Amino acid sequence: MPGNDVILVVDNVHATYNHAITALHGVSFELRRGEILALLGANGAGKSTTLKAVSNLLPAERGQTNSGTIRYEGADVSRRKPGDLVRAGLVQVLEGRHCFKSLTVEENLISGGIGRSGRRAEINQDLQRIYDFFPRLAEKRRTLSGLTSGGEQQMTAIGRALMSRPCLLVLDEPSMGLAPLVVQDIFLALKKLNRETGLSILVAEQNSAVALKYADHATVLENGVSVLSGPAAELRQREDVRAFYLGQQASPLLSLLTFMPSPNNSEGAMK
Ligand SMILES: Nc1ncnc2c1ncn2[C@@H]1O[C@H](COP(=O)(O)OP(=O)(O)OP(=O)(O)O)[C@@H](O)[C@H]1O
Repeated sequence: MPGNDVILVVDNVHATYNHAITALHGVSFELRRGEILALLGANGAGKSTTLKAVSNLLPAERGQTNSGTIRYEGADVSRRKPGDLVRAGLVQVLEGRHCFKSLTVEENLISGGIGRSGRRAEINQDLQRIYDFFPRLAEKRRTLSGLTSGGEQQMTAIGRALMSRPCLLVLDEPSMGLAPLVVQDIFLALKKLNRETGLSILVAEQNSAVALKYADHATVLENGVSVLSGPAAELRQREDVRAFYLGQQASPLLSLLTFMPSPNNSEGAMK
């Protein structure tokens, strides 16, 4: 049995859609409390499916976990409704930065706190905390979300999730379609949140360079199977990871260029 320091256990999970399409066939990893774990892999590797299984959202997409177990705080997630998991502190930001475009940034944030009980003073306190982590949202608090940038919408989606006061924040591809500097801002804020509040974070990313820079541990998925897990710092150094997931050949010359900034990508290393 994993100890109390493990908040999430994913053990040999197999999943299908429509009882026909196999999306996962053997995904395992553990997330320790207070850590950031990055789930890496190419398009279609099974990252989103894994995250949806964690939040028990697969049935909503005619999907299902066929075998294996996922335990959040020791409890089997398949026995709990997604809303109950949110109330228990497991909150997911789905891919695609979903915001209510016709509401202001602040109204979007407040909507994230609706499910929980809380007095106005508490809500204001939580809003202030979110503005401290994402100062750009404070500047745009009265702007309609539909008129804010992609990065600000992603920050709003994360901020709205934070209004539920999560213990485990699950993020699906927060970097998608955003400029490298904005991606940096978002990951820096996530790291700060993690360090200062102890929030555990599970983040699926195709942008392996950024994810490995900020995560404590990482798991690599290939065709629905977890093929590699370890400390992010160690994975960053592995030639095979550098070659296949950081977009570099395993040549000594290119290895030297790993984290040098380039004009198109402030990380230097492309995904
Ligand atoms: N709603 C769905 N119905 C049927 N098949 C699906 C559905 N969602 C995903 N799949 C399939 O499951 C497999 C895993 O997809 P998934 O979206 O989990 O991968 P991913 O690693 O998140 O990729 P991406 O980065 O492109 O989102 C793929 O073969 C995909 O086509």
